[in-house]
Amino acid sequence: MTTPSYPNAPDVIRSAYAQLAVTDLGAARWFWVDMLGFHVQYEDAGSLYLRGTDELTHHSLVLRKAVIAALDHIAYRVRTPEDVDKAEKFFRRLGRPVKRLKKGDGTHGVGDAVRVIDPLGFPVEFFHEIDRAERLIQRYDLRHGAEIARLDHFNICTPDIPAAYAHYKSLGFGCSETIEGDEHELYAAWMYRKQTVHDVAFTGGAGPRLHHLGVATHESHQVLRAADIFGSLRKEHHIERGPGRHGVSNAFYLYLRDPDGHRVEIYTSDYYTGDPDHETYRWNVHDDRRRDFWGNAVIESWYKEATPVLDLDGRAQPVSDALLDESAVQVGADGLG
Ligand SMILES: O=S(=O)(O)c1ccc(O)c(O)c1
Ligand SMILES: [Ca+2]
Ligand SMILES: [Fe+2]
Repeated sequence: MTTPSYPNAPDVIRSAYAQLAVTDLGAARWFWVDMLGFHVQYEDAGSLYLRGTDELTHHSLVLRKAVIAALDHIAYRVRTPEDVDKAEKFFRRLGRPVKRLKKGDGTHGVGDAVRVIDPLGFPVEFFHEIDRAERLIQRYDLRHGAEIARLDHFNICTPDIPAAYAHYKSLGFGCSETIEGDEHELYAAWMYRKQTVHDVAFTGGAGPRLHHLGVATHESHQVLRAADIFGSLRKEHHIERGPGRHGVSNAFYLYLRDPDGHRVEIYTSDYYTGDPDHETYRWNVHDDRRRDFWGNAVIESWYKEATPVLDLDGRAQPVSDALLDESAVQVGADGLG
């Protein structure tokens, strides 16, 4: 193991789970379990704990019944229990709000953890200990709906992309791809710890808000089948953007909105980024293949709508407007601005 270039940063392994507040748990169960194919690992009166077919830890998505739809927190798994301590020190040193949660105080199935409001205003948890779950990888009999395999990434709306890039760089994240202006002003970035295109990506916009959760399937036919099933059930209004092929990441994608408007991307077939000298691939904001490789338009709602985030006391956080607005950049296919 090479010596980490960010010695004070916790050793983040991957984007691990998100906790969403939803207003109707039954409707959310229909969307995330029946339609997307998540498995219910645990449920209680007010919450559902879900995981994809490939996932061996307790959950990658928690849905909590609440009065308003919001993001409770995103969570990264760190390599050792000591990295939870390092995360606490890292954010205390930044003067950020920090809450230490002993096993049993926080999310069911998760052990000792620390929750912070990061410099971008997001509620973020760092944990190591999480309960194991039964291996479902070859339980083809239990696969259903879009057959989601695993959580792949978080996409966050934030007004200052360079600040977001700097923060995640200081946490030891690599940068796989960017969208830049003619003077290299940064419009968007994709950053990773696991050896794929991203664990987190930044969409320029009023923030802090959650733009979407990216969940992975193994095959593009599962992405297409999901779109067909929504169509068959006359639930096509849940389809927001796609199916299509991304320029950035090269993934095949479909964006959906859940009953509360939370955005989820079904995503498959990006690429390996694990070599130490992996280079960032840079797109120009005027290249209308960047977001859809076939040049199909990015609709307005995709740029403008996102989920509010809560603070550590469960209050919705105020947002500030974007410094750069990609949707205002007149690009042929988008036809926006
Ligand atoms: O639309 S983009 O090609 O920029 C894109 C690439 C990867 C993603 O996960 C995403 O949400 C969006
Ligand atoms: Ca639609
Ligand atoms: Fe995404």
